[in-house]
Parts: sequence; structure tokens; C-alpha cells
Amino acid sequence: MIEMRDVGFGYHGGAELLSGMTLSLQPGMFHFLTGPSGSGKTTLLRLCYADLLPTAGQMTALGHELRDLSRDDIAALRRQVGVVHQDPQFLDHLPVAENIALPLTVAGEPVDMDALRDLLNWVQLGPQARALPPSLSGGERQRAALARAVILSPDLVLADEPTGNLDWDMSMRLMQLLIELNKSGKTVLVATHDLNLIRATKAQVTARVLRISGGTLQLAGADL
Ligand SMILES: Nc1ncnc2c1ncn2[C@@H]1O[C@H](COP(=O)(O)OP(=O)(O)OP(=O)(O)O)[C@@H](O)[C@H]1O
Repeated sequence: MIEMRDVGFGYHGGAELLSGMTLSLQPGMFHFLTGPSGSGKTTLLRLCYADLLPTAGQMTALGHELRDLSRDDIAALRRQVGVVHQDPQFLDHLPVAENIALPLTVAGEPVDMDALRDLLNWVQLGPQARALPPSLSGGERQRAALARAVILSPDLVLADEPTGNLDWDMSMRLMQLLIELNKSGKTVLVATHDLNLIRATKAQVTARVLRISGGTLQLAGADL
């Protein structure tokens, strides 16, 4: 799925922020990525969807060797990876339903209206289908972002601090959706510094916890 061998990365050719990272994301598994603010969680997620390329080591994502990706490879990879950003952006003049369907429309693919309705209901946004994004609450924005991230049926779902701005109830509601996705066979990787969130999720699903510490990646102990 995602394989890293001795991967390093530094911004703008500078000193390595991340180094010597060896990682294998296991298909169908729920993973957390944790570490203090500024440790490189977002950077590592960006490597996973080839938004950044490693400056050292070897890395493959869903069978694509990141070193020699063509434009077509990048497009193919991005289709297989759904990303929920920390602060998701929408086209504010388009209703929520159209925003969620955007990956399909951009790809020139038809929108199955029944499937779109099901997806909206799954993220509990049925009543907000025609609303404009600025009217959504923080939790609703994250759930809309999740729906948009999975509309192309990716194999891997990455979420970057998806609960960072949410209260506990809203956070757990979002985590339930990620757990459901995982139980349906998707590989999930959630970056968070919230250890309570990790513990509450681990009570419901088997999850591996990866921790960035000192610029490299470690598997966290069973206490987490
Ligand atoms: N585009 C960039 N150019 C240069 N430095 C960057 C860039 N993006 C991030 N950094 C730096 O890289 C380091 C890691 O940032 P990153 O956002 O990956 O950390 P993080 O663990 O996700 O942090 P947080 O939990 O606060 O979101 C920080 O020092 C940050 O300032």
C-alpha cells in the first residue's frame, strides 16, 4: 500500500525534517500517525499522496515508485487516495452536494444521483444537500470533506487532524465514519496529536499507532 525504506525529506532542499523512515502501511488496517505539533505529520501525509516527493530513500505508494512518477502516474495515484485536510476548502458558491461530487465532475464522470444521496445520508448531511458551504458547522464541514474524499472509492483514506477544531461528540461522530470505512475494507491513516481520540478509537477497532519522534517514525507501544 505505502512502503517507505529509509525515507528522508527536507523542504526546499534544506536539512531533513524527517529522516530514516521505514514504514509499511498495511492494506485494510486502521493507522494513526501521532507526534507533537510541527513534528512532520502533515508532511508525511503529503508524501503519501505524492504532493511532496522524498529527498532520500525509497518509497512506493499503491504500487507507484515515487521517484519516477509520470503525470499519469500521479493522476492515477491521487484517484486511489482520498484526503481529508485539516481545514477543508470548498467552492462556496456551489451547494454541498455539488462540492462533494466535484471529484467526479472534474474527472468528467457522470454523477449517480442515488449514490450521491446515499453518500450524503451516510455523512448525515442529507438535509444540507442544497446548503452552501459557509453555512455548515465545523463538524458538518469535516463530514462533507470526508464524503468528497471517498466519492471516487479510493483504497486509502488519509485524514489530517480531522477533529482538530471539533468538540468531543463531533470528533467521535467523524471517527465512527472512519471506522465504518475501515470495516468496509479501506485502509485508513489519521494524523492526530489527540491521545484520547486514539484510545477511544482503539476501543472499537484494531489500530496501529505510528509516532514521529526526533524526526523519524516509530511504532508506538501497546499503551496507546
Ligand atoms: N511548505 C513548507 N515549507 C517549509 N517548511 C514547512 C512547510 N510546511 C511545513 N513546514 C515546516 O515543517 C515542519 C513540520 O510541519 P508539519 O505541518 O508537517 O507538522 P505537523 O506535525 O503536521 O504539525 P501540526 O500538528 O501543528 O499540524 C514545521 O516546522 C513547519 O514549519
